[in-house]
Amino acid sequence: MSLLFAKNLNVPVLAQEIRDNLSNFPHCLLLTRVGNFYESYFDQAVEISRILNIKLASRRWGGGRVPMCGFPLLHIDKHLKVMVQQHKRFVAMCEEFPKYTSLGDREFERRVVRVITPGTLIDESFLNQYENNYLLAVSVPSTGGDSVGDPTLGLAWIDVSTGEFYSKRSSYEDLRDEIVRIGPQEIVLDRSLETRASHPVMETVAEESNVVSFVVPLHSNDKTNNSSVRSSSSIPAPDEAVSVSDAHISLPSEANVTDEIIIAQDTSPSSPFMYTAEETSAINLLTTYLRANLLEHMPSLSLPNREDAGGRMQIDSHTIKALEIRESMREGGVRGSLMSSVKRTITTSGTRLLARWLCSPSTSIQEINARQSLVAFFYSRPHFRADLLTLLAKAEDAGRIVQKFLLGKGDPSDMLALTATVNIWGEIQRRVAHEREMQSLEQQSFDFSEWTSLDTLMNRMVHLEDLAQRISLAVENPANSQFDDSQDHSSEENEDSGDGSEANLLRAEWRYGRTKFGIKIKPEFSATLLELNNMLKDLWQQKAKMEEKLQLKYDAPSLTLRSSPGQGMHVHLAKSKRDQRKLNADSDFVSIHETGTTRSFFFQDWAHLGQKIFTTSIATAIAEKEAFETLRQEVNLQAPNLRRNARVLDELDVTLAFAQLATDMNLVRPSIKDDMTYNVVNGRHPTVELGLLTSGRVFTPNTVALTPPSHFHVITGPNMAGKSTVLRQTALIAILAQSGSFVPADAATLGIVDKLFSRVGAKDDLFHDRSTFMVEMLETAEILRRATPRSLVIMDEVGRGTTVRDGIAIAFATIHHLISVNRCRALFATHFHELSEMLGYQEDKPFGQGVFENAAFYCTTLDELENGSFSYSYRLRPGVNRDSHGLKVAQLAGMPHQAISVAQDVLAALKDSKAEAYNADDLASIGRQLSPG
Ligand SMILES: Nc1ncnc2c1ncn2[C@@H]1O[C@H](COP(=O)(O)OP(=O)(O)OP(=O)(O)O)[C@@H](O)[C@H]1O
Repeated sequence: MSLLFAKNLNVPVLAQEIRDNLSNFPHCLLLTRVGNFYESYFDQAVEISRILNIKLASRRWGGGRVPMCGFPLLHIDKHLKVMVQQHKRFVAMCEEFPKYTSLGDREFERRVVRVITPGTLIDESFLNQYENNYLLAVSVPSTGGDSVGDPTLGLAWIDVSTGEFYSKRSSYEDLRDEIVRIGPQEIVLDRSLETRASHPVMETVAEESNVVSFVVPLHSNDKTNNSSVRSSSSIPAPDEAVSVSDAHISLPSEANVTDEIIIAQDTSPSSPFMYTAEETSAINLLTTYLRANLLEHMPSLSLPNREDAGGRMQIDSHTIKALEIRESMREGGVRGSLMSSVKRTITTSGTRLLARWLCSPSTSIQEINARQSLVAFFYSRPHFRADLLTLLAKAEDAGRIVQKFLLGKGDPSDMLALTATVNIWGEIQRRVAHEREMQSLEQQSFDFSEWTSLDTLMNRMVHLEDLAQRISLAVENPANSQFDDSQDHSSEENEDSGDGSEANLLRAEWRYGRTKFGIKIKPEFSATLLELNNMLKDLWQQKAKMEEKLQLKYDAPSLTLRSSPGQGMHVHLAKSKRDQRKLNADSDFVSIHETGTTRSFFFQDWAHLGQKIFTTSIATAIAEKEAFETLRQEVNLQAPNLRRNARVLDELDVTLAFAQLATDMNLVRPSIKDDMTYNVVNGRHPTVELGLLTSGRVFTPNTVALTPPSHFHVITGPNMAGKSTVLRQTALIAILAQSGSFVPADAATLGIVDKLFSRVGAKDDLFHDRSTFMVEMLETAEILRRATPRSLVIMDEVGRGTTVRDGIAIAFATIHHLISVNRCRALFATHFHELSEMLGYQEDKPFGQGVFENAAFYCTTLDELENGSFSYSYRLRPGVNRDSHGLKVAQLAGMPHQAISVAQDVLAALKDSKAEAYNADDLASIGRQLSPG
């Protein structure tokens, strides 16, 4: 029975199934598999055809016509990308499964096997392998009613495609920063928040994420309405209550819990007893949501790694965006970001780790030093580095492959890729051991301490060669052996015979993997497989002999033994006189089919033998599939160790990349201190420097020493003269240093920065009803509330968005607060040179006075040449520059000459009348003088 035929027979059933699924998954677009197509019906067909730009058709059902659309299976990823990633829609995938009635008829059972949401992507081809795809759950302590209560929150986030799973305790105050740092594709909240739009978590989440889902956690007693909601729609919640410990989470091995090494720590060791109640409920929310969506693809999860709140530099949400750490603000993509300038990693997972380190640098001196030592170690060994990079380039994304297996996915090619990767890990370990041995032989005074960081890193690796060997002994690699499928040829015909038995479908599925990837399980893998393969070989030999014997006996060289869907096992020969003569006369051959040139006969002996070949082939295919499942289980059992090694290799990749970066960009190793120093000699902005290089220009380095007594710098100077650049580079250097990288400078000594804040380049946020000035003030307020003496703050032109008078007042108050209350290291760039007087600056005394004695004054300048042209020096010098030269920038920007000339007249008149004091009469007089006509 063909699939199409079966479908037509079941029209009412299919329609009912679709209706049921639409009502069970009302928040989803439903795709129903029908044969080789995914189809959509009823009103959703109209929507889907519009979103995907595919043809809208209709079909007759139940006496009327219903809209429908569909596309071939092959196009599923392309269309999912549009629906899930572009349109942020959820897609319920309803697959069909054959089942057999007692009468042997094949029917289809259809069920939704997974709901695909932006945060629960598994192995879709459109996933960006270089970035994590996180789903974040935020749990709020239950207070009952509308009160907000305890500000402690729990966070749990997972990348389902890689299995990277974290948790941490947080607070309302830090939530926005956490969301921006983690960058989730989707956020899950407790259902009880859905109607509390003014709850601080709801407000923050609504601003930072456009996909928010609500779920009833499994431990909740409230199961009166067991639906979870995305925006205004809902998904079914499982009806059993489970706690974290039984929500498909497997405990890590003993080694996993205790054997973390300092360089590895972007998380702290986890054990089930270390999670706070808030984290536990976030984990519960997350797993509930995953189960409701991954359904049949729900993997076993390891316990999340706990992020240590104290061990990471907190970078506030504006700063991650404004400093363009992950993506550039102008272009939106990676281009022009810090990430794009410093990325030298060569593996996808290494690149993901680099992004995590840059967005959450360490505050542990020990950890930073360990990373830097490794960078220094590789920096001074370019050949060794090159060898390791060559090996690393061959490794696959093992974490992702392991996760695929845990999700019940993955094919033999993944198995081979994993094996190859494990072998490469072994090669890397051997290469490291070799280098160590060579150096100890070469140098009499071999310095073991130089090797400490690398030894520590490599010692974290688990030996998995046995697993690799087992897989390579089991799975035949097409690269090593020519896969000979020729003997299977006629059984392939059998497969096409339309026999819809489960075994045959299974075999077809397995054959698909084999032919697609040219891979099969070696017979030696198990006694059963060996026996079946030998049987098959013997049967094929019997067939060849039978064919040869018949050809000779009937003097019929064209005679072949075949099978086909229409004729079953048959003898096939050409209609030539010679070939037909003897055989026609033999009653053992019953003619069953004839064309102009050929004839087919039924022949009992071949029917028997052919049937045996057929059933043995199927048994072999089933055994191969079982063998593959056994291997998959073995891989799954080793998942924690595989992940552990993959993580070590990621760290190796990032540190090798930092060493390469240090070479490429001429970086130096910063010295890290446990104090409030910030002393960077001739620092550079890595991204601006790179941008200038492409146009053949040279970056002017600047020294910033935010060291007592002057930990607060006021920077003035003309427009476009490099004030913002020096501010940003100051922050970026701290980020790079605490990530473990060397920094763009001649020398650097840095005291650990606990929190990094910026107020630079604000835009308005009209969507949230905030003007540019309001955004500026919100950001400023947050800094003043949160900066500690160990923080680093950069502020650019605070107060510019309002009147000069109010602006100066706000700018002064901000400085006052930063110096007297926050007492943090800060750079404050401004065009309000009046502030310098207010802070007590005098030409001969470059520091402030009184409470402002920690303030120092620096400026950038503009050199005017005799021919009327000018150039920026970009070099910071002590002092205050009172001239913004704004008109020059206006001129450069192409402002009409006439307008420039009016502006010049205004400036001249202001100077003459000393109207800077804003005498209304003087200003009115200037306006009259310059009025048109
Ligand atoms: N140190 C430097 N060396 C070379 N070029 C630089 C340097 N600093 C900045 N520039 C160049 O000058 C441009 C403007 O710099 P920046 O935005 O830092 O100026 P600004 O003083 O903050 O200007 P404004 O006051 O108008 O905001 C940069 O985009 C870069 O091309």
